[in-house]
Amino acid sequence: MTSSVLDQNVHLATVSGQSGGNSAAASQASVSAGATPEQDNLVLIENVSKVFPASRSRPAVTALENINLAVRRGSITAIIGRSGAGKSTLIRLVNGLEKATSGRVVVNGTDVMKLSEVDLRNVRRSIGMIFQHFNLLSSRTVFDNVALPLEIAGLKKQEIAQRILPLLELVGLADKHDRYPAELSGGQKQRVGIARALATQPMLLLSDEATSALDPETTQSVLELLSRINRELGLTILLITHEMEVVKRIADYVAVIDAGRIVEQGGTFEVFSAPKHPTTRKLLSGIPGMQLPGYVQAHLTDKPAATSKTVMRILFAGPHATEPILASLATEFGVRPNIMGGAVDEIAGRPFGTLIVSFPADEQRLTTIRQFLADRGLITEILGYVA
Ligand SMILES: Nc1ncnc2c1ncn2[C@@H]1O[C@H](COP(=O)(O)OP(=O)(O)OP(=O)(O)O)[C@@H](O)[C@H]1O
Repeated sequence: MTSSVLDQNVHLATVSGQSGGNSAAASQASVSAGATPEQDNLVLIENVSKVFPASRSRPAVTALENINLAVRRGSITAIIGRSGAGKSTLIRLVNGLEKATSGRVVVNGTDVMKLSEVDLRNVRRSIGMIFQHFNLLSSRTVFDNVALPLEIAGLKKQEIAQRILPLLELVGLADKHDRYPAELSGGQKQRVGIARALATQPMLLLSDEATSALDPETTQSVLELLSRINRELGLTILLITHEMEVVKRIADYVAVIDAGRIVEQGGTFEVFSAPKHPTTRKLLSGIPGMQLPGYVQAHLTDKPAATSKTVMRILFAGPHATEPILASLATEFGVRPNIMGGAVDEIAGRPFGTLIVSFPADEQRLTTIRQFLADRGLITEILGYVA
């Protein structure tokens, strides 16, 4: 980053409340034609594997296998996966806390695996991190917690104060500067964590389950803050989480990791609106409209019988979300579908709806109907058959 985060923070404070638009779009716009992958992406993980060697008490563990992941500059990118999938190991490779067994981990054009301990420390200083349990020092005030990384970096008292006051303004804690962590709510503690992570003016913010310990309302306000920091400071954020709501609300891109491998990745909207891999589907089963209602599930079969009805999920995305599609099916095909479930939602800021319908149709007719819907930009999926 050429201008300092502090300068940008001051700017942020003055323009507070102004919307900056879609960060992914901004990131795309800033990517020049013909740019190298290193210029486009702040983090590049190429063919990375990580094996924890065997010890006397346990065999070797392959935590990551042939991972390829690019984190676009200015984006919010999320890594999701079940417990033990390898998320923490992956994020620890980025700040050099773990070394890959093979492959390349490039941060801002530098292969961190090739750095000396001293150079690695400098790279780490350019990466902020926030944690699930905040990791604040209980004996230090809010101000002194945020000041800690700057004290370690050897800044003078006055410089530290000049940097921290706008940061506390930014996270909405200026009036709490002399409070101790025990006097703060969970959300306020995480705001201190965010201010501390930003103190060294990082180019990348790593977030390790930062909202997992917070209630939904507080989660929402912390996510809004992260989103604003991303949008208005242009700070790239790489987060790991098991909370799909978090990804849905703020991530531009998502990678799904399962047993040490990335099984699906892409734009959040694309992956969440039409998940392909069984692991992604399972992770997303709590998202409205993704799961079949219990009464449908109980009667669903894989193969059609003579009188059975086809159960189909229709995904409505973007401009097609508001089309009167059921009326079209009736007029075009004489089909009057039963509605068995559905939901309207927003993913990465874009409207998205699902409708589960059933209707009688032979294979040929079904193909025609699906083509009709596909021509209108709708994605269909046959879930099974009911009597
Ligand atoms: N230092 C280590 N030594 C040996 N095995 C390890 C070590 N760290 C992680 N592992 C193993 O690597 C695999 C991936 O662990 P990791 O912590 O990255 O998963 P995770 O997706 O972050 O899980 P969680 O969501 O539960 O934190 C697991 O099988 C874990 O037991």
